[in-house]
Amino acid sequence: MAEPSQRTPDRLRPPEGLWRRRVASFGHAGRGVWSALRSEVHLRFHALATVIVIGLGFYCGITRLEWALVAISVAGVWAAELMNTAIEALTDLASPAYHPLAGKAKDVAAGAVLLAALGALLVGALVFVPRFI
Ligand SMILES: Nc1ncnc2c1ncn2[C@@H]1O[C@H](COP(=O)(O)OP(=O)(O)OP(=O)(O)O)[C@@H](O)[C@H]1O
Repeated sequence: MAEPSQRTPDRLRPPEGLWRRRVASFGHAGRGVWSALRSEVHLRFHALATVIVIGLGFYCGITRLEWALVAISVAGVWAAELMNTAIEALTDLASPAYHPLAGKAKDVAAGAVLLAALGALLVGALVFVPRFI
């Protein structure tokens, strides 16, 4: 039998029933986004950028296809930043001391965020710049 400290806390134990488990999964995911938002300055910057882009979209009256491109780009940046945060946390847990592989994991995760952000910047430029010139 597991030591008390190793047992799953009650609030994390999966509830009975398929639907209850699905709803609980949404709760865990929401808690993850919220906790990352509180700890990561970059994510708060993305939140602000997302609000500005949505406002610009309405202001410029962009088309449905453009909304789809903007939505994919914004979601891509959020997903990459959340994965980066998760990898940073796991890396700090697994290797608090310096290790080249820990550095590589963090650098590669940061690279994913950079690529997603560059893609979003390109989409934003292609969609919005022509409307202002
Ligand atoms: N345990 C480690 N071993 C080796 N290199 C590390 C380690 N921790 C961090 N690094 C190096 O330092 C860089 C910065 O790491 P850090 O944890 O400060 O993330 P960050 O880029 O500041 O991210 P954020 O600002 O989102 O917290 C990493 O990209 C990596 O190159």
